[in-house]
Amino acid sequence: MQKRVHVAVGVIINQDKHILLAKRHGHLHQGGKWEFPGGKVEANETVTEALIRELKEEVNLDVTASSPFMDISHDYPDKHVRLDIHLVKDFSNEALGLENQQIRWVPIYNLAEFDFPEANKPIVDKILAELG
Ligand SMILES: Nc1nc2c([nH]c(=O)n2[C@@H]2O[C@H](COP(=O)(O)OP(=O)(O)OP(=O)(O)O)[C@@H](O)[C@H]2O)c(=O)[nH]1
Ligand SMILES: [Mg+2]
Repeated sequence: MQKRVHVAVGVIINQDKHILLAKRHGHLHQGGKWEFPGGKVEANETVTEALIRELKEEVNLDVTASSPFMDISHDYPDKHVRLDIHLVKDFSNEALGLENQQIRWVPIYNLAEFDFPEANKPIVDKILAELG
């Protein structure tokens, strides 16, 4: 059976309406692509707990509130992912690439220029339609 992963993903938006992107390291699954920060939900945690933990570990942000944005299931040739995407408007601290990954705050109208994993297309479309 294919590997299945449940992932907590943050669409993090600041007061300038810029969205935080991080570049996946080349050796990872979907390496070299830009992503919304996040990571796997562990067995003993809720999606919200995973989101808070991952955004601290990866980009140094302290999330104070989030709301469900969309849920995507996608089959890659080697992996099935379920992306549990949350909108994050309330956070503190400065964004840093704590895993030595590149990070960028990107204006919504520039999002379409970035190369994302295939599963992300509907996320970008929904951001452009609803937050742009
Ligand atoms: N974080 C994140 N993962 C995504 C996105 N789109 C997408 O297809 N994925 C896929 O979802 C999975 C997320 O796993 P991850 O590598 O971020 O997990 P993690 O942070 O827990 O990493 P680790 O297992 O190396 O500790 C990967 O297979 C990745 O390719 C996205 O926008 N953000
Ligand atoms: Mg991750």
